[in-house]
Amino acid sequence: MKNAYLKRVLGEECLNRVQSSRVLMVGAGGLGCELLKDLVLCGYGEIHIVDLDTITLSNLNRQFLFRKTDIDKSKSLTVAKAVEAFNYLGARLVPLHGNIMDTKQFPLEWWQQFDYIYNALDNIEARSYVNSMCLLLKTPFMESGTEGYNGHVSPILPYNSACFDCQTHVPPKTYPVCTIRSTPSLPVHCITWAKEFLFYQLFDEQESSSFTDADAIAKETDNDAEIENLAQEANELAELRAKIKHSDKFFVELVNKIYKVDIERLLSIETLWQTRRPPTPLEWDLEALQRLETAGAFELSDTKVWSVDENLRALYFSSANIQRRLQKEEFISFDKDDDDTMTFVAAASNLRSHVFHIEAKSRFDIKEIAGNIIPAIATTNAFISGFASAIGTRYFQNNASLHILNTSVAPKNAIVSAPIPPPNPHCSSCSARRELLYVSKHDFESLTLQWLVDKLTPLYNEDISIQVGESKLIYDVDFDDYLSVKLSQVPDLKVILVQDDANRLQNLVLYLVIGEETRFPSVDLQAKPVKEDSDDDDKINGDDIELVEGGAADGDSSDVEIVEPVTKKQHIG
Ligand SMILES: Nc1ncnc2c1ncn2[C@@H]1O[C@H](COP(=O)(O)OP(=O)(O)OP(=O)(O)O)[C@@H](O)[C@H]1O
Ligand SMILES: [Zn+2]
Repeated sequence: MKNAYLKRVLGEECLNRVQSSRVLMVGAGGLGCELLKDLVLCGYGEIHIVDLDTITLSNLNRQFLFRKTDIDKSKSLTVAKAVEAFNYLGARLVPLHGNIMDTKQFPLEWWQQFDYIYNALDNIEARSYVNSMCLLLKTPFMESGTEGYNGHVSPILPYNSACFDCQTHVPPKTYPVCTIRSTPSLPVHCITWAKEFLFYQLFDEQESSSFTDADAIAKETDNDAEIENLAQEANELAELRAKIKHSDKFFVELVNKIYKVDIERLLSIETLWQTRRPPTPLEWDLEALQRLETAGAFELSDTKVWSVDENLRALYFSSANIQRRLQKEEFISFDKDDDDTMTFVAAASNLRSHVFHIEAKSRFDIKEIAGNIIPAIATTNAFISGFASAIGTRYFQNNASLHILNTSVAPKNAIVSAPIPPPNPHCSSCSARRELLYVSKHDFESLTLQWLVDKLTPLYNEDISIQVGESKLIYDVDFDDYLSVKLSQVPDLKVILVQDDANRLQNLVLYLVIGEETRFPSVDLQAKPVKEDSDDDDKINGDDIELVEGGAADGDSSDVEIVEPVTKKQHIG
């Protein structure tokens, strides 16, 4: 019997439930490959797999279901095929290539079919989106992630346990604009400049970034000369961008501007250099360019630190490639796995480092910093997906208690488990009331926003505001422009967030479903809890943490360190 062991481990009843379940796995990367293998071997009946990406060479070292011949193929379609080789228990696999946040491809009805959802994602936005759909549909799910040696597994039972948004997410480290644009002192400052300012301004979809934001700059410095200089620098780059497609002088003008003219202008702002070592403009001449042009194709080591000349050559060839590609592509975004964009950023940042007397870095090191990469470790992915599937499958056992788990596979670290924490009363996601709002096709075309406001205001007995999409205000007492607009014409009317101006009652999130008839949900809104000054609700209570197993190599338990629960960072993979 193929499932004899499973039956013994899970019990017959639980196994039956698992076998007749339909689950979703979101993400088929490092964690997803491991997890899908586990889910198939756990006996799940039907597994839907969603991923938006295709396979790259750099995935192959740990995403063991992919082969070299799979490069450029869809991750979800490829994993589904790969696990068929050991799909002894006959799971039905349904791969879907797409962005989980795409409401057209994955509408509400689609989400309703799942008994359980496994996240194997690498970014907060998508995780938070899955969280909000699970809250709406009260679908239990498993949130997990790894970062280097560390990982976490958090089963989430909507409204009964903390949701993904109950904990604050640590945003990625940011640097002051002036440090990046005027006074860098570390390699990471130059890398950030090359990737987030220079590359963005020259090649990406939109020219403006946080590093060109006048308000942000004004908050940081009152040095008028510096403010004016930063504006002039950015304007000149925009001019260069405008002629990029037809200029054969692009490279010369670029290098001359960013490493000479801009630097000379910065030097003229003497106050900047009273306590700092001033930069030295890059001296290079046309002969150097001719040398570059005749040099032809060349190989540069990924792990060796390039000389100034090598950096110039790398910048020359990568920018020429990007210029060529821009004849066909409208814009190019930075991608650490796109050789042209990675080489451009590596060379541009190293040349800036040279000008500011900062240590240069290898392309390999720059890739790690620019891609916000903490090297992914296959063993951690295997550990975490094993725990995620084992703990997630316990959900199908009656009365199974669920634990969150934080672990590290590094020597002398421990696996720490704790009961799932309760919802954070101040969490804006799970403290909100979520409801479906059914509107008939006819009403959608004929009713106006006024109708919705009239329906919603009595629920609060207060002035309300209504937002849609990513915090786009469509109504409040001082903004009634859309009131007479038909619902079908209000932009982004899909997920509707309602709040009272007095902030007394819980927020209401309405998911609009266009159907046969109009049905307004009956809602009784609760008061918002009063926020206390010292708020520890979003921390896991240390008393609850139970040491499950020590990882000390020498067996001496006094050497075991308890690992702090991993805080969620932007790029937990
Ligand atoms: N919104 C989304 N919809 C569907 N899939 C997503 C979404 N966001 C991320 N993913 C997928 O989640 C997976 C996360 O896997 P992983 O952390 O291993 O990332 P990766 O891109 O494969 O590797 P790396 O970032 O290290 O190169 C990726 O395959 C990615 O395409
Ligand atoms: Zn929450």
